[in-house]
Amino acid sequence: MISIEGLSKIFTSNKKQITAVDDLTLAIKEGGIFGVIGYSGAGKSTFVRLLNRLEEPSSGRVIIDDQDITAMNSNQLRLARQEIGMIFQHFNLLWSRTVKDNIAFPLEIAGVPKAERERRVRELIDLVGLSERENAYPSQLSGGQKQRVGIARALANNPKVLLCDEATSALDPETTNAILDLLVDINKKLGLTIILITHEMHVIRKICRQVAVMENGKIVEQGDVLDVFLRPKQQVTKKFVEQVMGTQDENEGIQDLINAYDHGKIVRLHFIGETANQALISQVAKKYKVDINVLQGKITQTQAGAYGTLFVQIEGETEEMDKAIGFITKTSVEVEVIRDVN
Ligand SMILES: Nc1ncnc2c1ncn2[C@@H]1O[C@H](COP(=O)(O)OP(=O)(O)OP(=O)(O)O)[C@@H](O)[C@H]1O
Repeated sequence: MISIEGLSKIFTSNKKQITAVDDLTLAIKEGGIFGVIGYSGAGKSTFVRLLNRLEEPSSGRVIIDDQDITAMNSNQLRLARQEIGMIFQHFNLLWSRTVKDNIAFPLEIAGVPKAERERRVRELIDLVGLSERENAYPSQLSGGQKQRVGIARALANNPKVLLCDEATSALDPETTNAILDLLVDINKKLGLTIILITHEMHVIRKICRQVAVMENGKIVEQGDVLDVFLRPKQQVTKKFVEQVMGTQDENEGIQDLINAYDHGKIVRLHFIGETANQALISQVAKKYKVDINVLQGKITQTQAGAYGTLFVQIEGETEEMDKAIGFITKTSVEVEVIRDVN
């Protein structure tokens, strides 16, 4: 749905040239939540602002829904922008307007008649969960509520695309989660395509299906979130995965486990994203005469299911233990017996 071809942005400051976005080519599917992650200065903000031409590209093309955004004159662009909503880290609300009037603002600009505007504003206030606060001013709202206003305003004209520029970076972790849940909800209900940029892997893990990693203005790695979690290739990507999973000093840990637990089998279970397997441990314990002792591990949830590693000790008759392991092997959880005492 969104096709980005050879997109570049070069800034000139103090006679020096900075290539913020460097010959970037990318295709983004319709209806998903696409994340772009990178450290400060990687070029994420510039990239997202090029998509609706808040920044003018130095070269390259942006095609959204078969429309060449980069070839449009200012009138065409004004109309096209109604189809591309945007939310910001610092909300960018109008401080002299109430919640209701902030949300009505883009409708006024689009020339929507008053009665229709009021109906739409009520609908949006319900959608983002601000029913009690419609007459409040931004200064009377919490950060999360301000971002809800930002989201409602961005959705006012029924855009096909929602751009999120570090939309949760100014919020505490709990509020971040609530806003991310709202974005997932909106994506499902309205089917619009969401592109978000962030420097937090937690945000990607929680709501994105696809991710691109940016460094020095380029995309250095991209793919399904789960694949990137499982097999990060670039150093920068590995660091982002560690934000969520911690460092992998596994080998040292395994030897400690083998030394400490001298009965039964010690098994490594690698969960790779099937939600259907989340009750695996209890299923196995019910089905076979084995005891399962969880020793260590870390599982995290992604939009494609659970991902992570769990070390367990399985005890019981040899035949039952083998059957239990045989059962796990048939699921999508990868099994590796790392110590077999029998
Ligand atoms: N208007 C501008 N003029 C000159 N240089 C700019 C301008 N905007 C961005 N840059 C430079 O372009 C590079 C990319 O900046 P950008 O803000 O896109 O990165 P970012 O990944 O979004 O980082 P951050 O999260 O810190 O904003 C940086 O080196 C930045 O200094």
